[in-house]
Amino acid sequence: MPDSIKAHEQEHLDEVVAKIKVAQTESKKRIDSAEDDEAGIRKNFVNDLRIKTDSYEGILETALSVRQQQQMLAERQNSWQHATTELSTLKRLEKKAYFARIDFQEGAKSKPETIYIGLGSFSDSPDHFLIYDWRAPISSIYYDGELGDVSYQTPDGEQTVDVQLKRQFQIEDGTIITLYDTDQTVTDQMLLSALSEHSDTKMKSIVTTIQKEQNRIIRDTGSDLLFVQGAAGSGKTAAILQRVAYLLYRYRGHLTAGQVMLFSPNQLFNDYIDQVLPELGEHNMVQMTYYQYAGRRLPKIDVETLAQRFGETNTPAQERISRLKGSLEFFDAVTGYADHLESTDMVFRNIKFNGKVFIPKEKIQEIYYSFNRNYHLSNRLQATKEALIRILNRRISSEMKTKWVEDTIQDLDREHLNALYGDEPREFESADKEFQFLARKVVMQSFGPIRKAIVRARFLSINNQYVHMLRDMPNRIELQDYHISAADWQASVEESVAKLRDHSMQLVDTTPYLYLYDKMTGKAGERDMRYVFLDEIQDYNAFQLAFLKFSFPRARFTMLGDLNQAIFTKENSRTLLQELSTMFDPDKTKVVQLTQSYRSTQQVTDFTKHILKNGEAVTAFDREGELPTVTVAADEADGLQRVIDLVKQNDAENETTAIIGKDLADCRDLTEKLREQGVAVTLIQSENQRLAPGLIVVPSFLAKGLEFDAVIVWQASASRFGADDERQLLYTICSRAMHRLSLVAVGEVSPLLSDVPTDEYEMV
Ligand SMILES: Nc1ncnc2c1ncn2[C@@H]1O[C@H](COP(=O)(O)OP(=O)(O)OP(=O)(O)O)[C@@H](O)[C@H]1O
Repeated sequence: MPDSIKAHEQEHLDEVVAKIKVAQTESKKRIDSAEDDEAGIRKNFVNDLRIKTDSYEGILETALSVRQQQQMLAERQNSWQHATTELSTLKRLEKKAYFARIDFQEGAKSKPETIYIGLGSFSDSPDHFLIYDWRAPISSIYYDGELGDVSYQTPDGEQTVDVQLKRQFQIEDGTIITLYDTDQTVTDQMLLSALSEHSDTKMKSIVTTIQKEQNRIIRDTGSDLLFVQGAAGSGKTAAILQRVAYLLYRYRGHLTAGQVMLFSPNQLFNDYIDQVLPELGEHNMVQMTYYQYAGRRLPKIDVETLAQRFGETNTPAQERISRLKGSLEFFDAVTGYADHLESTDMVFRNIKFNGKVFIPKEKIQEIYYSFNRNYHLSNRLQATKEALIRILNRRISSEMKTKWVEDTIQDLDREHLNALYGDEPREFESADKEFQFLARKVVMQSFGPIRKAIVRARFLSINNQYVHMLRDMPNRIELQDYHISAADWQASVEESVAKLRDHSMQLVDTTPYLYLYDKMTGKAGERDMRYVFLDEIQDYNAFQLAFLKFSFPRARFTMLGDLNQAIFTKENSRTLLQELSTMFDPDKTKVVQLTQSYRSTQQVTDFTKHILKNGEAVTAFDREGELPTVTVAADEADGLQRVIDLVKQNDAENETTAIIGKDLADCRDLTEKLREQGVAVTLIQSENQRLAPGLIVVPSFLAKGLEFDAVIVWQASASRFGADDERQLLYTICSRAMHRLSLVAVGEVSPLLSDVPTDEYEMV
């Protein structure tokens, strides 16, 4: 590239930056004036108020005046907020105004145009854009096409333009470091330099190097279900985060970050990605793990944790039962069971008062089933509550005559009496009237908990109902189809009952339990949520997905996963896909496959993909690195020493290292021994812990979605990874490495490595 072009571009950049600075000054002025105005309004709030309380009109006028002042304050705050956001965008643009330039022509007759693309848009007059936001419709041609005719979507339909130049920039602090012209989508050169950076405890945005396939995910607006199958490190997570930023831009004014929800695999992952959207000038969406989502709704029950689930050793019969409970057929069966409660079998509890039955369950049942047949569960419940409140109100008068009320009133001290009188006038026609007044108050107060119990539907019994449903299931499902015997089912029901008594629950029961509860109480889901993202979909079961669809009835779903990394569901994840396809309208379902892995070097990707037997396609990105190493240590002490040597070597070369062990026990043991040897290390034990800089030890099931410069697999031995169904787990662990992968086995090395060609790793 001739120097004259660079000089010319630098000149253009300088002009743009100068205008950005002018705009910054303007925007600061607006912030100051909004602040002054606001302070002024607050100061004069009382002076400017017209307080008149002597007549109804006067009170109304005062209220209006307060309202006007509040409105003025809100307007100033709005304009303050707007100017502050604008200023922070301008500050970002000042340093790195744009990263690409496109020259194109809309038709043979129209004038050629030049646009620059950056992290936000910037114009010096209403229609004169100096920088286009990367999410603007026209910016799509930067990611999508090569030179020549390229189409892009606009709100009015498809447009085609003839692209004549694509230029990419690397700009730092207002200076162009490099620039290249390209005829490719996004040059390998730029991507390579982005990927060669070191890992961080925070993920970064990929806006300047989004790939064509990723762009399809980011800009999809038509699908109810967007399903992405992507190899490890193919940028699924990166793509959805930019997708959220895109949607917030595209639907600005109609969509807020609070209407977008991401279900992520663990809390560490939430921590890892929480800077990407703020970096793009957007608020973070709602982020939760499924466990948190379910657990939040069951505060009195200990829901099984990830570590417990991972450590579960189930008998084959329990496995089959878990498979059934996670299926779509089970979801349909629960729906059917809930529907039949409209006519029979709802379980009720007595409403009690002072330890005695106040409204017996038989009475409640009679009321509940007395309504017209076309009453569904929700209006049936509502009508029952109303009827029970009426009974309660009628009982007030009779209760007022009871002895305990009289005794209570006689024993009242001054303080309690005052509280009962409240602000009401204390003049009564007679002592009897006064007694009536107090008696009513006393009774209503003591009936408070009953009222609450009615309103909160405590007369229903979700635990008993759930157990009743489990017992009824053999009438609704052919257990033989799942190779489950009646005795096995019976045993599993007893196990669930025992757990419920103990206030605990397996994860596999949680969702059917919540679903049944929602059906019983007529909950219709959160209608406000518009986009729901599920990462690591292979670890969900079909029941959970159907439940989420039910819980967010107006949301569009984006589901991302990698069947190769199904560490919990293993082979079942394939049936999940089939079940998923029946849940959404096929015309509104889009499937995108990402096969290129960006995270790791070619050597690491090639090695890891050979661990899989019939894995989904994975293509390595052409980035050179060293071969993975496999170390076989004679005993644990020797293995520990090898690990320490590897850590030292990584430290010397500034590679952040994660040591990944199979389970928590192995990780604890290793951490202790490393500390005894003076190695500083953080052990990650639970999904709620924070990611720390420096050396970490993390169990496999918490490493999902994360990445590190260097990974040391601890105990890549036959004793830990012996069975064929551990392949996906070993693959998931190894694919966390960006540049360097070292496996340390004690004793015999895992047989799962036997298919890896010997020239793809080094024995050391
Ligand atoms: N277009 C891109 N430009 C630059 N970096 C990219 C791009 N796509 C992905 N990456 C980088 O590749 C790495 C892997 O991406 P990401 O974590 O999104 O993959 P993933 O598919 O979610 O992986 P996994 O399923 O293994 O968790 C990240 O460091 C990400 O920043």
